Amino acid sequence: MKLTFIGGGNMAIAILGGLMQRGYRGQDVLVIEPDADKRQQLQQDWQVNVAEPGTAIPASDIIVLAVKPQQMRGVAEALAPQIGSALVISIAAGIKLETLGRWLGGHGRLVRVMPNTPALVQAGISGALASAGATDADRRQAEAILAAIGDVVWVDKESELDGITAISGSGPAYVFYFIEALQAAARAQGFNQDTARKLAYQTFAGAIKLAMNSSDDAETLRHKVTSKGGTTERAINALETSQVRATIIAAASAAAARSRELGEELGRDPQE
Ligand SMILES: NC(=O)C1=CN([C@@H]2O[C@H](COP(=O)(O)OP(=O)(O)OC[C@H]3O[C@@H](n4cnc5c(N)ncnc54)[C@H](O)[C@@H]3O)[C@@H](O)[C@H]2O)C=CC1
Ligand SMILES: O=C(O)[C@@H]1CCC=N1
Repeated sequence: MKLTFIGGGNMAIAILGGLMQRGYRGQDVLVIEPDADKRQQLQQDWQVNVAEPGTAIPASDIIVLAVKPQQMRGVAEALAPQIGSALVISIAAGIKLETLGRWLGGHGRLVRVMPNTPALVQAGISGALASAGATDADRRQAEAILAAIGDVVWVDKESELDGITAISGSGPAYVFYFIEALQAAARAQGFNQDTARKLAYQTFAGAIKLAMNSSDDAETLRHKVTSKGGTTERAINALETSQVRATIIAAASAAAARSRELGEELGRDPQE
């Protein structure tokens, strides 16, 4: 399968890294990327083909659009005459299928995907929405790529993809934020940087492994840590007093709203 990535930034690297570890061959991949250092790194790491924007795109089975949402219109309009029979996958936050199809000159075989960076270690989760013009074979091809880098959830509404963006697309950042905070807490207890990191990382890794291997839900597992009148109860009370749970829900809601807003803002026809 010939794959072309337009944009070789953080998310493209995460997807490519996951695919390479699953045995995809660098020689079957082309990455179009303006930054010479990134092109060199991509070539060095995975022996993929690289080229600058403006280079003619060779026949591809799948073209993955991995540029920022704000760059997508220019990229899609330049790509339109060269798509051929490729399936186009966009990973951009917010950009709707209808908008993308318009920018691509009416190309109808599209899948809008929201992946996340744990794709790099094949532990990603992606949301996917196929356009009305995508065939069953297109869905299977998109699924094959996404399954190589983690789990896939198919949805049938753009709004659900905005929700997935807010939960699992942006979600790794929320988790890293919590890890940073736990590390800072360990430092405040007097531990050095190395020990603070070890305590925070292994607590996360251990709790996730326990949760994923347990028939108990997260709330039950939390209660099993929380002794009546003990230390955890005091900490959870502090979290509740500060409305941390409500804040996390509000944060995800803000992310979903931004995804919708990007879709409206960037999808507007300049003539309107
Ligand atoms: N970073 C993340 O966790 C996730 C990002 N996304 C989406 O992935 C897309 C890319 O995001 P990141 O990788 O984080 O951004 P990034 O800035 O790391 O990568 C974008 C790349 O596109 C390149 N680029 C700019 N103009 C170009 C052009 N004309 N042709 C080809 N390449 C060009 C840039 O040099 C850059 O390397 C965005 O649309 C974002 O919404 C989706 C899910 C998660
Ligand atoms: O922050 C962003 O806009 C992108 C989409 C999801 C994760 N990163």
